[in-house]
Amino acid sequence: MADLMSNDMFLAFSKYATIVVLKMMFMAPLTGYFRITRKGAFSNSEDRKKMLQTNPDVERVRRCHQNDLENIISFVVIGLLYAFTGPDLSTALLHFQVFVGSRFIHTVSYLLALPQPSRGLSWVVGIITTFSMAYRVLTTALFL
Ligand SMILES: N[C@@H](CCC(=O)N[C@@H](CS)C(=O)NCC(=O)O)C(=O)O
Repeated sequence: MADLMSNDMFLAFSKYATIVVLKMMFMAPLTGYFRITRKGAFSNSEDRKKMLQTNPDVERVRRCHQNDLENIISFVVIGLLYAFTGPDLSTALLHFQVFVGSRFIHTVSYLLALPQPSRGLSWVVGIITTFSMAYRVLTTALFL
């Protein structure tokens, strides 16, 4: 494990995976903030009985968080396997940076309701990056 963490490839993966997972985790407190500030849009009766309601802003953050879960977990799993295939460091960095950048752009586009195709394109870029890493994992494994 200590050997892995002194390897540039795994350090690069750890850095970008941590950044994008922290971004995803930030969506939870942001949802809480929107619940409180948007006239108390709580989802459980034990939170505030008289304020059980849905709010479009809260639902938007929740959908954004859900989309992160759909895409970032796949990136972390496939990106880790990809790092084990021994890719060129600059190619790997390009994959990690493009994916993380695309998810930040997706979040900003979603939360600010920017006109499409900003959100759609950022999502597609992230998906293509993950598929590209998955392709390398599968082609490397085929030759075992
Ligand atoms: N679960 C997604 C699958 C497709 C997807 O992730 N689309 C991107 C680009 S349009 C998106 O931002 N969807 C909005 C969302 O997941 O709430 C959906 O229902 O839309």
